[in-house]
Amino acid sequence: MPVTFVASSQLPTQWGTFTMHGFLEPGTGKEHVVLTMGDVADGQPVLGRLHSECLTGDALFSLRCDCGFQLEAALKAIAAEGRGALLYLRQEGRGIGLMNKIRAYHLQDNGADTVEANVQLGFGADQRDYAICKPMLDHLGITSLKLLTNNPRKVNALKDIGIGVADRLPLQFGQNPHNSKYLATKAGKLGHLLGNLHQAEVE
Ligand SMILES: Nc1nc2c(ncn2[C@@H]2O[C@H](COP(=O)(O)OP(=O)(O)OP(=O)(O)O)[C@@H](O)[C@H]2O)c(=O)[nH]1
Ligand SMILES: [Zn+2]
Repeated sequence: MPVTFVASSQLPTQWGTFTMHGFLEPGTGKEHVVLTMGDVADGQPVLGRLHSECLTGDALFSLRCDCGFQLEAALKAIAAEGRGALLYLRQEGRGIGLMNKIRAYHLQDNGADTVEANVQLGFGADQRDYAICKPMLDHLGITSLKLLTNNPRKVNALKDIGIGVADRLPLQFGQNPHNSKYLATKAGKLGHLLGNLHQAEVE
């Protein structure tokens, strides 16, 4: 899957200053972003996160999911370690896009769970493809990750594209009454490893 590196710049945040790398996927026009901190090209496993875009959670403070809380926790964890990479992947709605995610939310408002809603709309439960990560990681010199995720499919997908996964670090944040069914469905139908849903496992 071709991806073109465009430019890098500094990105100061409340947790520290990251370097922001922009990548363009010419086939789709999607613009992906990677935030790095420290030397990630030294061959040692890099604390990393593959974060799938969620406009509602990441930017609009939604409590329907856990995405915004995970995004903040991952950036904090990378800043605390002083080294790491967060790939912000434009895979809104597990790959179905924002408008279809809103359609899915409408079905969920009427009782469907997150998987049933996707299926009712004619989509797979999860349409994400992580092959897009390979050229970005190659560009950055990252060969192995300590991956912040509860999703074992991300671990397998990285291994499939030749990226080592030295460790999987749980990232459980943001449980609330509005996302309890969503989290239960992730654990029950999508294979996410969600142990104690109340426990924050990354300091
Ligand atoms: N189709 C659909 N997508 C959703 C829904 N809720 C969140 N998403 C999208 O799901 C993606 C995040 O995936 P999750 O299943 O929450 O988590 P994950 O990325 O698989 O796993 P973690 O690495 O543990 O966060 C984002 O792209 C969200 O926009 C929903 O109800 N329907
Ligand atoms: Zn979300």
